[in-house]
Amino acid sequence: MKAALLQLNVGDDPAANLVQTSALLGAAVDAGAQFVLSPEVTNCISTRRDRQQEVLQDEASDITLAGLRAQAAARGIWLLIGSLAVKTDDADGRFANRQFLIGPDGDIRARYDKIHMFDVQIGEGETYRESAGYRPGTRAVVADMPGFRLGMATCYDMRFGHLSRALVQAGAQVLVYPSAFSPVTGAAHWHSLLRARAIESGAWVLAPAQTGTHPATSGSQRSTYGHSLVVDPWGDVVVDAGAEPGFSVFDLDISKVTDARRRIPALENAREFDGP
Ligand SMILES: O=C(O)CNC(=O)[C@H](CS)NC(=O)CCC(=O)C(=O)O
Repeated sequence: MKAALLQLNVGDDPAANLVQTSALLGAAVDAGAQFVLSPEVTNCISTRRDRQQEVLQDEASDITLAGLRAQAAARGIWLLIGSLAVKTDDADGRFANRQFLIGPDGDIRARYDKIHMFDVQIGEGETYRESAGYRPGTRAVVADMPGFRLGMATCYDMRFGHLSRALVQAGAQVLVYPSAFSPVTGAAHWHSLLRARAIESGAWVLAPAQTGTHPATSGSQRSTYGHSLVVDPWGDVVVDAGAEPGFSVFDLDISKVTDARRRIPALENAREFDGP
């Protein structure tokens, strides 16, 4: 199956972001992609909670979800929306950071709410507290596509190897990590973490990413690392999209999962143990 990662530079205006995403999606499909993946928070990046409250909706009214579902149906493709920030019934008014798998009929086939919240102090004044704005998910999700099973995880989730292990033990052959990674931690950890997840799992790792300095009509601008990555089940980097927005088409060959797991049967060799 031919697949494509979209690398986006979204701002805090969902309508403008949808125009950007739609154009790249169309170009990727024209280039032959039957499965397209977009990054974390495809609908909006903002450092301001009040701006998010103003421009974002719940799932039923989200313009990005409606627009992209219609395009998936019109073009007959599978679409993984890396995530949307959507309003929930959370008592504290927090959003969900929710992935959607859309089928070629435009129907929602699976949803996943990001489990691990990026609550960190990287240093030099750079602090993130994702759990202030987002309600974490509590359930790991796999979903079936034609010929393979997808394991869904988002961005910071890639640092928690027991989540990817649970997904591959549930049959996942393709792990997705749509992201909006910080530039500092991206330079330090991005490639190593994603290659490790692919190698220890014998699985494809697909990580569409946000990139660059994100335009903001209000509040401070945020920057992300880019470098959307495809790692094959042996750990080789097949796509590194660099810093510019765009799309990258690649061949998602599931037989490579079987090959990698035959050479290193780590899933079969795994053992239960006592202690420490
Ligand atoms: O804030 C939003 O609107 C959406 N959420 C994100 O962009 C999240 C939390 S700030 N980003 C990450 O998890 C980056 C993780 C990362 O950079 C690392 O693990 O090093």
